[in-house]
Amino acid sequence: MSTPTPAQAIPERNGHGDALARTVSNSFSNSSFGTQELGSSPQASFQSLASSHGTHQRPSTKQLKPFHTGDIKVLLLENVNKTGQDILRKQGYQVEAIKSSLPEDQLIEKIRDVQVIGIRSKTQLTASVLKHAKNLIVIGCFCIGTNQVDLKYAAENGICVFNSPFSNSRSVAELMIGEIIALARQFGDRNTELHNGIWNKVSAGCWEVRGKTLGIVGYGHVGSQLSVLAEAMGMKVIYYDVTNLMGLGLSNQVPTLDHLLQLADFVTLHVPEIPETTNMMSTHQFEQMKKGSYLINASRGSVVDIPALIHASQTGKLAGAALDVYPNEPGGNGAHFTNDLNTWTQDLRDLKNIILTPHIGGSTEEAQSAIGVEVAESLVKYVNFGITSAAVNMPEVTLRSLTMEEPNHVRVVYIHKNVPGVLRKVNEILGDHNVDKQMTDSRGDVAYLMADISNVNTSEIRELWQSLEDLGSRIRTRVLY
Ligand SMILES: NC(=O)c1ccc[n+]([C@@H]2O[C@H](COP(=O)([O-])OP(=O)(O)OC[C@H]3O[C@@H](n4cnc5c(N)ncnc54)[C@H](O)[C@@H]3O)[C@@H](O)[C@H]2O)c1
Ligand SMILES: O=C(O)[C@H](O)COP(=O)(O)O
Repeated sequence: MSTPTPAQAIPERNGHGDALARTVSNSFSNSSFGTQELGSSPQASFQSLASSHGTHQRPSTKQLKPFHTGDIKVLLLENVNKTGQDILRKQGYQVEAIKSSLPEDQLIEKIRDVQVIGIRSKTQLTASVLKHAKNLIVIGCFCIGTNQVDLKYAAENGICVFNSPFSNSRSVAELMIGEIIALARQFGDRNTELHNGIWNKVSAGCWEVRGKTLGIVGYGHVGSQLSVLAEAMGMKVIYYDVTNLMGLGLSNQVPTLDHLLQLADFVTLHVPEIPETTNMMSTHQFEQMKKGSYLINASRGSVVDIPALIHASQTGKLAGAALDVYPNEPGGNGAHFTNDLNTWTQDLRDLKNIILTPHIGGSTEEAQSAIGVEVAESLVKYVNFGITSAAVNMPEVTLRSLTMEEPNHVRVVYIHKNVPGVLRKVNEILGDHNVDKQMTDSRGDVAYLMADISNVNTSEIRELWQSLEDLGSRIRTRVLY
């Protein structure tokens, strides 16, 4: 059971403490508890989420503003876009934004204190890091991949995780088109040569892409976008995916990865980092590829066995390759890409017609701006209203937000172990009050309940919170508004 400490109590709300009668506290170990008084200063107590950042479909009635948002501490790493920072700052949260990732010891020090963390693909939020994050309620991955977060540990500890599932897909697909042509025409090498003062005009081994076969591995958001663009350039598209998917345009699914490798002139990888995709491209797979074909990896570094790729390049099996991702990547800009990171780095750098890019597949103004908005809005909806829509590790639960017409309500969020009998006990506690609406759902071992109850006074809220906290099934209790 957790007990709120005075240091964690919120003394007043929104700078209008005189309007506040109810006890408020927030952000203590594995629990959040925020309430507000709805009496003399309605303007202080209500705020439209719409007015705060202007991009949602807005309800016409103003929504109730929950607790003192100024107490929410947010740590943003890896240069999260300004669009996202602005949305979070407009809520009144305390936002610290750092351009790079942090070494693990510094990350642990920082993460102890915050309720919200925003990261991109570099920061590893493992169980051993998250166990120090006693106040953390939510993680925002300002990217597509969520492999860098221990999603299960997070859910089991009441930490909700959000990402942006497709805001950078188009940017990756466009980079792939650029790289397919760059490899076919060897213009990476020609460019380097001329920068070094060497004129080397060649046509041998340089090709048009029209009529060539593109093999896409992983036909999801990125793969399917690429499929459309490649066909527009006159390429024949085949794809391999563990799921049976409808091909866009004239593209066709093939039954196995080996089939794809035997047929394709260009192979691009767009699978997630999961155990099944580790070294998915290794010695056997390179042997299956056509002589003089090309490989592009823009998925995750773990998907390609790089020493096997180096061998395939040195023997001429591959005519070229483009890599955007690596098993170990530097923490920030300016770092050196050397054997200190990966033992084979120098061998890779020495190869001809190998394009190396620093994980820039999703790095466009358009993508980063859209991701900033999408993830920050998910964080605000979760922090302020408990809404988990589009969460990647929790059940998706939503209730419409309370409005000015519904004073003296509280919203109860109860994250609990998914074991028999919990709902009966929770409803025994809530049943003493007027439950206006309620929703519950489970995902694996974790369940999420949200209920709006009306006509509640301060002492009842504390009792309610304490009763829920005392249940053995509790993971986290939050009382909002
Ligand atoms: N380089 C970058 O900057 C960048 C940008 C965006 C995404 N990515 C990476 O690309 C990956 C793909 O992105 P997405 O948005 O297309 O993901 P997605 O989830 O939409 O699609 C992934 C596809 O891979 C398939 N798949 C899963 N396991 C497979 C397997 N073993 N064999 C074949 N297919 C398999 C899935 O069924 C799915 O269709 C992401 O997981 C991320 O790691 C990298
Ligand atoms: O998962 C992703 O979206 C990509 O790998 C891009 O990651 P980044 O935001 O760290 O560039």
